Amino acid sequence: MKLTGVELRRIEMPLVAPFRTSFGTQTARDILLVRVETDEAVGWGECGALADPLYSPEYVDGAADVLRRFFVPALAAADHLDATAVGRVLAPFKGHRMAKAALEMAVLDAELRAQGRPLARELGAVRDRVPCGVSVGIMGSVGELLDTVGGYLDAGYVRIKLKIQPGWDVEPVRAVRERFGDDVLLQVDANTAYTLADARHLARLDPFGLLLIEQPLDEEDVLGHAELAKRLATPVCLDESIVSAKSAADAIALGACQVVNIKPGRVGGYLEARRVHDVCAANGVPVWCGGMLESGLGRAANVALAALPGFTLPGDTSASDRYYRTDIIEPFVLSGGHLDVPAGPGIGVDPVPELLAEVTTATERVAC
Ligand SMILES: CSCC[C@@H](NC(=O)CCC(=O)O)C(=O)O
Ligand SMILES: [Mg+2]
Repeated sequence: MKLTGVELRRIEMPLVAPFRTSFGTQTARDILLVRVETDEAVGWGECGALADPLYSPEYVDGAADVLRRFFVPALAAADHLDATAVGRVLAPFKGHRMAKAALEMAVLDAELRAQGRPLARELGAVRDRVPCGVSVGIMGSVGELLDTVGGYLDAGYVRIKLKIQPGWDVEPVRAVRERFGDDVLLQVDANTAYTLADARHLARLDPFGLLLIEQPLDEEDVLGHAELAKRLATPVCLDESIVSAKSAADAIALGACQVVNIKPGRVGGYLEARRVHDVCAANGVPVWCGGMLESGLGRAANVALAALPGFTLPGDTSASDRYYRTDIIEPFVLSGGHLDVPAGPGIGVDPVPELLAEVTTATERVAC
């Protein structure tokens, strides 16, 4: 393939309700899309970076800048273009994994569309539908939380994840258990809000039979997670700490995690996400697919990834309407607690032009 053009597009997607985590509250998503044009096909990528560098060091304006000034020109100068070339060409640049992932996703989508191959098959999917969990934000009251959780369970979600932070952890978990019983698959996500000094407090979650506690400590505190894991009965899952297959192998070897949340953007792309999956599978560590409130484009690729054999836990691959009144693609609709894996070439979905236009706030072509 030859790169003939790249478009960076920003879309503003209002959320159906505020989504509060330990690091802030989202009311809309400012998403960067990458559209790659080649001599054989067009491909779409989505960057998971948030507007502010609060989940990770990346933020959407920075991702657009590094793509515009460094990544797209480097790729345009390459003498061979395919998805594996993207990682190789961008390797000299440090960090910016979500920006790299968006460009790789677009090239991978174009390459697979040209070949007529679905992404799921390319990655090694073994399922044609995946069970879906849902991430529930911090709420103003336990009553509001219980109403929200009840609504998601009625909708068919097979797993509930509660965002927690100091002052909002044991009580909401206890309330959900008391209201909905011990059989509901339940986990929590702290987004690095605790320290090892909170170990005794976090052990108060152990009686509730949680699937896991996600990223309780700072993303760089791998040894702290290993020490915490010794003091908790609840399995420790890492998210922000896992930025590559190598970091996953190291964290597992140190006993820092018993479960891994795989987010393709956080690790630099879907090809690296498969390598993280493979490392975890080789170590008997279950994985699940995390989310960054993606539009239907990123959601489609995540659902394909979630169909790989090692994804044995429901992911944050919720239906489109969990976050958006209107998606930019034909929406993903939950059926029996599952989403169907797209079967078309590439990511298997396309933006609906008029819906995309409605949410577009900026487009720019990057010289190739
Ligand atoms: C705005 S919070 C994004 C990161 C967060 N993501 C979720 O909680 C799931 C979001 C989703 O369902 O896409 C996580 O740390 O796992
Ligand atoms: Mg998380």
